[in-house]
Amino acid sequence: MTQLFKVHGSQNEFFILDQTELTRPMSNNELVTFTKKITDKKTGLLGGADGVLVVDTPTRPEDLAKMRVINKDGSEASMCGNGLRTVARYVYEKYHKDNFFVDTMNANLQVQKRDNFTEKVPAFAVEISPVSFDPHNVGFDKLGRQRIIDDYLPEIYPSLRFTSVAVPNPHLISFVDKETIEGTALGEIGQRLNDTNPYFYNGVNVNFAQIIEKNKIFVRTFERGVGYTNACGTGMSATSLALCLTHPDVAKFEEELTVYNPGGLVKTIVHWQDNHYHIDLIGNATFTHELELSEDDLHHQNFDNISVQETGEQAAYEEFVASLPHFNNLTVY
Ligand SMILES: N[C@@H](CCC[C@H](N)C(=O)O)C(=O)O
Repeated sequence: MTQLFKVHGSQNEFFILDQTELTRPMSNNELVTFTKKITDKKTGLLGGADGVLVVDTPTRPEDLAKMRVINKDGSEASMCGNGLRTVARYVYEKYHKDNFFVDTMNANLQVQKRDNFTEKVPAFAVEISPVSFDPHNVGFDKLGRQRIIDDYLPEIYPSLRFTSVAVPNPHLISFVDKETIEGTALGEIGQRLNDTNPYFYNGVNVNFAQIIEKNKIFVRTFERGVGYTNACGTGMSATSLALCLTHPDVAKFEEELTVYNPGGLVKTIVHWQDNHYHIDLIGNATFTHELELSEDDLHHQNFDNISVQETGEQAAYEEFVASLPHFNNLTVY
């Protein structure tokens, strides 16, 4: 039998599939079909998800695992911050190690077990890197700009200022007020830049951030390959970096920031070391369901005979979220 796990980080939801446990690993085509089917909100399993996290054999023998990220639409992303925390937990429970490296598409990233947020809300820290402002790495080189840091982009949305950075997946960030974060601009920009467009030709994750007070922000994200999600780990990390660069009165390098989102909160610390930026992303790694199906059914994407067991962790997570302050009228998706 094959196990799957329904998991989330700040209610950014995924299924984890460990390919290393299969006698016949899924092909790339199978992974795409499987992801589209299992994550569908209406016809997928358990209300669907935002993507599938594939645990694979690492390239470097010293890494314990490799994580691949398949977005809901079947596209593959280089990184997923919320997802990496849940994969870190999976690997921690499998190998009983609490500080190790996980291979991803572009980098080997350090992950660590941290103290639980509350009882039954386990937390992990993951490294977000490499960081680049290079137009080619973010995918905006046709915009004719060398960098986008707190700049107006009239082609995209004339009244807002943007920062754009790859961590290493691409992000576009704007600091906005409460009305704008609750409004429709984020969805409009996100849809446009993730459809065929001349500006961000690989698509881009779009983040709007509301500054609450010193060291505290709220971030809402429209994700490439998904749409609105409850949270985006790389998005909150990229936004924390943008905040340190553009609002030094609000946030500083090496200081812990609290980043609220529609699905909960994370902590971030932005570092500038040896001429490189990197970010620590600390947040929950919640396992809501354990699922079991035969390997044949997995290959045929037949979920009719799947067995599903709730872990009981979601109730604890919801209690944790209920204790958090509210800054706007956004609710969980
Ligand atoms: N939700 C993720 C990011 C997933 C990938 C993203 N949609 C992309 O295509 O870059 C996170 O928590 O970082």
